[in-house]
This record gives sequence, structure tokens and C-alpha cells, in this order.
Amino acid sequence: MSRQAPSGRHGDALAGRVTASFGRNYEVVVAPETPDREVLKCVARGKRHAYACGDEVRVERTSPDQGVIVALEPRRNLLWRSDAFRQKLIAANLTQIVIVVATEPGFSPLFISRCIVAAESEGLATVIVLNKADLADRLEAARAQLAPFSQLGYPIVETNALGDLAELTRCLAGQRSILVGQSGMGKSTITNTLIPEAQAVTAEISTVLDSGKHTTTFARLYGFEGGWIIDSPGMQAFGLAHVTTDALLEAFVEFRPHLGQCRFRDCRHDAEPGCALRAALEAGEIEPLRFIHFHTIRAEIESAERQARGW
Ligand SMILES: Nc1nc2c(ncn2[C@@H]2O[C@H](COP(=O)(O)OP(=O)(O)OP(=O)(O)O)[C@@H](O)[C@H]2O)c(=O)[nH]1
Ligand SMILES: [Zn+2]
Repeated sequence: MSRQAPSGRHGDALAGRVTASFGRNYEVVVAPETPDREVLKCVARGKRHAYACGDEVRVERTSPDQGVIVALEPRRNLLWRSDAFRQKLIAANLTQIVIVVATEPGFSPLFISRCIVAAESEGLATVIVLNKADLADRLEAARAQLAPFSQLGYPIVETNALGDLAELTRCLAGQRSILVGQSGMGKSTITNTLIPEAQAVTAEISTVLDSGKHTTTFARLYGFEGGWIIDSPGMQAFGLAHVTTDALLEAFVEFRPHLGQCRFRDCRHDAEPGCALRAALEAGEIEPLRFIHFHTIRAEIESAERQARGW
């Protein structure tokens, strides 16, 4: 029996998953969950298509190790980087975003809020990894910094990437995760410990670039424990320019009970009288830090909007 493509038009095409993208070239794993699994170097048919790691696609083979992507299965969700002018796809079909921070060097709580906004606005779960938990003298301070997030219910997994990652493995098993983190948090060490194949890939790239440093330069998907993991490069520019103000408010989960309760329907939640969010802030129901994060991210989004319109 031949494989049936859902559209019918690509009946001879193979089902595959995008595991890396380099400009207009893609790496696609065909029959990813089977012993017939193989990797094809692919190009996209047509100019307007762009694919992301995690995309489920149909490919037509053009040589033993090459193919053309001819169709895209519907995406469950999509993460991208965006600023006023550009959007770059990062990952599709995720179940969770895993944010790696560490006891040292210092991390940015705003970076965490940004990642959470991306996760919430795409309906994804968030997990925070506190790495280098073995550096005991820094641990309490880092936990205190993460307290506002754990109070919101975001799980925090403490790890020592140089040791045992059993708890993190349980958290990742069966999930489709993207690992994000600022530089130096130990994300590469975690990836290399979890996925020996990743070590080989980064080593190869480091040799090619003669950098000697194992730095992630592009997103790559690896199969892991019944799911998969995308290791992504440092995501300082985790753009949120495409998120609307309403979606941003919803993405701050602690704001939700108060939305629609302000005196003015167009309340900016700055200094207006009768602002329900300010009242919740003053009542201690909203962390001041998170309130600041909201305003910071909204200002960025609005500034990107103005730039995009050429104001
Ligand atoms: N003590 C301790 N050191 C760690 C741990 N994880 C990573 N390190 C060290 O922290 C440094 C940074 O780790 P990397 O894995 O390169 O960090 P990264 O987040 O991938 O950083 P970039 O490659 O810049 O993106 C390295 O010297 C690691 O050996 C940990 O759990 N405990
Ligand atoms: Zn308000």
C-alpha cells in the first residue's frame, strides 16, 4: 500500500520532520520514528515557503540523500524571532519552552518573562531550569530571584549539568521542547549531556569554524525519549513584536482575573484611576517586578509597531 498524503496531491512524497534550517536549505529526517529513519538535505519548492525546526513536511526524493519539500502539514504552534522588520521562524509543533538559567553568571528575570510571553501566547507550557545548582553559595539568591515565577506555578528544576540530569530527563521525556537560555548558563553542557549526538554535531561545527568553542549557532532538533528537543542559539532577540497588547496581557497569567475590570475600557494600566491591575499590584496580588516586565515588553512592542509603520 502506498503512503497517503493528507492533501492527496503528494501521494508519493515521504513524511518527514525538519531538524535544521540553513537559509533556504533544510535537513529533514524521513520516517523519524522508525528504523528506516534517514536524513535528507532538502530545498524548498517555491519562493514563498519557509520552514522551521519541528515542522512536519512531505518531501520528494531527488537523489539518495537529497530531496525537495513539497508540502507542510498544519502547525500546532510556531515560535519565531521578530523585530519591526523581520521575522525568522525558530520552531514549530512544540509542547513546552525550557528556559535555562544558572546560579552564575547572573541571569535576567526579564528574559524569563519574555520567554513566558512567547510560551503563553502560543499555548505552550514553560519549565525553568536552574542550572549550576552545585554552586551552593549562589543557590539561595538564585532561588529568591525565581520565586515570583515559581509562585505563578511555573515548575523549576534544579540541575547540575556536570552531574545527574534524571529529573530534567523526566521533565523532557515525551515532550517536544525548545531549550532557550542566555549565554553561559550551561545550555550546551546540558544538551551535550542529554544528547550525545549533539556533542558530535557541535564538535564538528566548532572544528569547521575553527572556534574551538562549542557554541550553538543555529537551532537543531534531536530525538529524545519519545519526544524531541530543539537546542537553540542564545535568544536575546526573542522578538515579541507580533504579540498584540491584548495577547500580552493574557500572557501574564496573574493579570487574567483582573482583565476587563478597570474603570476605563481603554485603560493603559499606567496611572489611570480605577485601574484593576494597579489595585491588584497594591494589594500584593501582582509582583512589582512582573508589572514592570509587562510595561517594558509593551513599550518594546509599541516601539516596534511605530518603526514598522515608519513613524
Ligand atoms: N559548576 C557547574 N558548571 C557548569 C554547569 N553547567 C555548565 N557549567 C560550566 O559553565 C560554563 C558555560 O557552559 P556552556 O554549556 O558553555 O554554556 P552555554 O549556556 O551553552 O553558553 P553559550 O555556549 O555561550 O551559549 C562551562 O564552563 C561549563 O563547564 C553546572 O551545572 N555546574
Ligand atoms: Zn488598568
